[in-house]
Amino acid sequence: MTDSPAPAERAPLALPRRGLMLILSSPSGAGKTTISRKLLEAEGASLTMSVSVTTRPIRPGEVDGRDYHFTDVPSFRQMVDAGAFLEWAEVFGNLYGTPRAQVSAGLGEGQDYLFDVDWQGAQQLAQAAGSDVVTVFLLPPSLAELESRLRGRGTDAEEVVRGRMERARAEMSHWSEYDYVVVNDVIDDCFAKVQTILAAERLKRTRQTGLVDFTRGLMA
Ligand SMILES: Nc1ncnc2c1ncn2[C@@H]1O[C@H](COP(=O)(O)OP(=O)(O)OP(=O)(O)O)[C@@H](O)[C@H]1O
Ligand SMILES: Nc1nc2c(ncn2[C@@H]2O[C@H](COP(=O)(O)O)[C@@H](O)[C@H]2O)c(=O)[nH]1
Repeated sequence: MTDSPAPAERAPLALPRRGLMLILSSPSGAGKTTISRKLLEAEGASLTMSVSVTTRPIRPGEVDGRDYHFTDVPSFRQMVDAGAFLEWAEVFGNLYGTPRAQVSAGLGEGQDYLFDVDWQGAQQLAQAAGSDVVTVFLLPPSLAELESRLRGRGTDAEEVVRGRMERARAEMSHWSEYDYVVVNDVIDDCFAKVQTILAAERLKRTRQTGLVDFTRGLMA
């Protein structure tokens, strides 16, 4: 006879691990925001969205502090000078930056972070945070579908949509710099693939900081 509880009654064993920084990039309109929202809903508190600061005008339906921290150019420049950003870049004529404060403390405690940034942001974050960073590039199934998604979103003026389509090829030319590339054709398929990437990356031996003590105990 044993006193150990049956597996169904036991809390699952969770070894300590280091958090990671999951970065999603794509041409504008390919679906980063859509996939991010689904991931955040599915993962709950274990995944925190990094909310960027931007000088771009707020879109209908967006909420200041949830979608972005909206600001003006002088305030953004002051934040740059104060070293407030992990990375920042000009994208489509507006300034975007990733606040430093949100991320640093949590990684050591196993908190994961999600970033929706362009290729410049992905490069800078990879340089700053090395192996904590996991990069995923989303491709649209076709350029026609990309344009239809940008128009269908109904949030941008015609000239903005045209500008973003003109930039799409340049954005996509960076696909080979990413760890993973996923075509966002059917939303649920794409979401499942990105969630699988997150699950596998969490299990990477080098992130599982509790393994040394655990295996030592097993082998004692
Ligand atoms: N797989 C899909 N099939 C059909 N429509 C999609 C799919 N993924 C996203 N969409 C739609 O396409 C539009 C653009 O998506 P989304 O805003 O997520 O793109 P984005 O990459 O975040 O764009 P941006 O870089 O401009 O912020 C939205 O209206 C969204 O509902
Ligand atoms: N380098 C960074 N790029 C960012 C950041 N936040 C968003 N972005 C990218 O900007 C474009 C346009 O976004 P939109 O919301 O105005 O359509 C898109 O590619 C985002 O990924 C950031 O902090 N740094």
